Amino acid sequence: MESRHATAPDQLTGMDTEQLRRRFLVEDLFAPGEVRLTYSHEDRIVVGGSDGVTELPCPAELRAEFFLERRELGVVALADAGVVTVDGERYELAAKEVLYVGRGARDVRFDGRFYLVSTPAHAGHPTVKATLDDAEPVRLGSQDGSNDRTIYKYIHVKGIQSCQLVLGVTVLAPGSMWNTMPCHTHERRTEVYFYFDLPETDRVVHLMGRPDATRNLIVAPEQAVISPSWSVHCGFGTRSYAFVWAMGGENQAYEDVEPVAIGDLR
Ligand SMILES: O=C(O)C(=O)C[C@H](O)C(=O)CO
Ligand SMILES: [Zn+2]
Repeated sequence: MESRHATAPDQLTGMDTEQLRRRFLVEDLFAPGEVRLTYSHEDRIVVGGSDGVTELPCPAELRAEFFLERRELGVVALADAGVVTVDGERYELAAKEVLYVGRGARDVRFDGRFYLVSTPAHAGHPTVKATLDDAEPVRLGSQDGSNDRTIYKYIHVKGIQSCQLVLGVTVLAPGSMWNTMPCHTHERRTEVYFYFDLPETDRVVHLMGRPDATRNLIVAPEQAVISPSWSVHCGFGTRSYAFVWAMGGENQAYEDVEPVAIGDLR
């Protein structure tokens, strides 16, 4: 498992492109027959990818008997006909469907292509599968603003119950390129965006950093960006796309954000 240390905002000053990418961009999430994991010290979020027939390992860094001994897990299917088996119980997932796996599950196996997000957990919640319809879609933005998009909230206060993980999928309408604009920070949570559903040759230009000192990361499909609590997180694609957003931290209140006016961005 790769490990990333937490970053203070003043450390961004003077970082070159490679340094920024090494800190905040998670590039190699997938390898055939493997579960690849990256541990961020920002709210101790672990992100990962699973491709093919695999099982969830328990990296030595967790000092645990099994991965979910003190953690919970969100699993997002990236292709149809995925199967996740949790302690012998089989869950079939279509693309963009989600499985929440609660603390205490010992044996988690995958068959398919999945994005994984895990946060520390203090209690066990039931393992639950949800479809796009279960996620109560909310349409936001406009064609005019090139940000017509649908937000599917899966794991949140009024949806699948968890200890701290909050997770959803946002799908941009064809012709819409901007996500999360106007943007925000949320001092009480870390967030990770994982971009997918865009062709291999396309990219998302992701903006991060303090609102008055933004930086950009050029993100390829199926890569993730870690946003510390002080960082904006938004972007525009060279084509429409979808992304998984996932948060961990002090609270689970989706609305608890510091909005940033477009005119205040630098
Ligand atoms: O398109 C959007 O706007 C989002 O999906 C925003 C994320 O849900 C988010 O940043 C939550 O804090
Ligand atoms: Zn956010």
